[in-house]
Amino acid sequence: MIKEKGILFVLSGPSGVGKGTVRKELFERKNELKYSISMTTRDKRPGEQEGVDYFYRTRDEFEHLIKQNKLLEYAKYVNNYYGTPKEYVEKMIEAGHDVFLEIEVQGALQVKENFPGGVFIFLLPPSLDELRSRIVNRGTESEKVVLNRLNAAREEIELMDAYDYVVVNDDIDRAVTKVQSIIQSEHLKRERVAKQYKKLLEVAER
Ligand SMILES: Nc1ncnc2c1ncn2[C@@H]1O[C@H](COP(=O)(O)OP(=O)(O)OP(=O)(O)O)[C@@H](O)[C@H]1O
Ligand SMILES: Nc1nc2c(ncn2[C@@H]2O[C@H](COP(=O)(O)O)[C@@H](O)[C@H]2O)c(=O)[nH]1
Repeated sequence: MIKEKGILFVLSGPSGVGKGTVRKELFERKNELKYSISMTTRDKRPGEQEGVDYFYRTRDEFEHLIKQNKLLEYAKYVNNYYGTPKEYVEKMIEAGHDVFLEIEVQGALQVKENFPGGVFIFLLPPSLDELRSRIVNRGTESEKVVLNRLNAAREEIELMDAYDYVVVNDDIDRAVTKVQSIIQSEHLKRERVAKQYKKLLEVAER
């Protein structure tokens, strides 16, 4: 009997599109997903906690982890490093758990190279004006950082064709329900493939 591995789901998209909001709402709803907590060198925002929102590391510590090949992917995003600890993801997938990553676009494309069996979901804003309002109204970034993130967003949106699914985040509830449907349909797809594979093995053994 072959042990079923978990599925890696990657939610990505430009800053301010609502990835964190969609992920939090998804995890409020019943699910079996394991969330991979990222590492970053950026400063903690008010209310954020070590080991809940991120693992906060110095630049030297982060660069040491890169050298030791401890990250599944990493990216320098608007002057800070962000990365996914490799060991947690690999252990969970091997143990049959689905893992959920919420990361920016450069990192998601690296995961796609290293983990082609993953499922890649791009969250798209209804418009660039709406994206700007969301980042500005969130009030967590300086004017300069907002501009840098919006410039990055234009380039990131051009890469959405590399993803398996595109979900427009016009309404949070609707976007989360779409992500849930994607997760469900990927499971059904894999169950179907596993059944077909089992049948083929039975025929081959006759
Ligand atoms: N569908 C939506 N409609 C209106 N506002 C939204 C929607 N989704 C998210 N927001 C708001 O947009 C802002 C940015 O959302 P959020 O922080 O989740 O984005 P993000 O993609 O995780 O950003 P970052 O990549 O910078 O961490 C928040 O203030 C959030 O409340
Ligand atoms: N490539 C990665 N990107 C990540 C990771 N964790 C978070 N992120 C993304 O970075 C930006 C900025 O995040 P913020 O918390 O400073 O607003 C955002 O798009 C996150 O999704 C990661 O491990 N790897």
